[in-house]
Amino acid sequence: MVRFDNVGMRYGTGHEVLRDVSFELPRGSLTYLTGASGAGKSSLLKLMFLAHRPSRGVVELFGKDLSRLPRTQLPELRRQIGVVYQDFRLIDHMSVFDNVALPMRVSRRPAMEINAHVEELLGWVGLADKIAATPPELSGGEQQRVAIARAVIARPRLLLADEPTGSVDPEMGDRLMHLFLELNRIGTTILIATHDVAMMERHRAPVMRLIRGELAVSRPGRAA
Ligand SMILES: Nc1ncnc2c1ncn2[C@@H]1O[C@H](COP(=O)(O)OP(=O)(O)OP(=O)(O)O)[C@@H](O)[C@H]1O
Repeated sequence: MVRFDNVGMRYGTGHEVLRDVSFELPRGSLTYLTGASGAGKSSLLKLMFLAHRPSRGVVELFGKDLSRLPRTQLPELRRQIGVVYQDFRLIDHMSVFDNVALPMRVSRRPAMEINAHVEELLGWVGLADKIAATPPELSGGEQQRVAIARAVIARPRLLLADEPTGSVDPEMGDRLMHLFLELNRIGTTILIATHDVAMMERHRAPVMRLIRGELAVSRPGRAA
């Protein structure tokens, strides 16, 4: 599903922030990515959602080597990836409903299906009463939940989540994890970048650890 082979990455002419990174995420797996602040977690996610190119090595997504992929095929590939950004990246002038509906509208799903799905999901993440609000009217934790709903609504093949429980209390964190586990159960491959040790203990899964841009040996675990 995802394969990195000796990947390096740098910003501009700076030093490499990722070095010799090799790993595979099997189809249908759930994996944590952890490491100290600045270790390179967000940078690694950027390579996976095609926001940045590696300076060396091979990145394969869905069995395709990204360096050989024509640019015209990138949008199609991106549509299969759900992303929860660390800074949410919601569209401020659009309502919560419209933000979450966006991926389904891009895939031209019928309006009735969109309405039903968006309402159900916003209920699940505890935002039924905020459906008409705009992001600037929400707290950080509420914005985070909108970002998660938007990332999962179209059932992506691959979900990349950067600190998805960073702004919510443990109870809501568990609820969001159950959402991820449910999505994982129906086939989505998931990578969650997090510092949340308690969360990783409560919901066990394999852990990849970055130390100053290099991947340490992973600790086996089991999704629960
Ligand atoms: N746009 C950028 N331009 C230049 N350097 C960057 C840029 N973004 C990140 N970096 C550098 O790359 C390194 C890795 O940063 P990254 O954001 O990937 O770490 P992280 O593990 O996600 O950290 P955090 O847990 O704080 O989010 C850091 O040294 C950072 O300063």
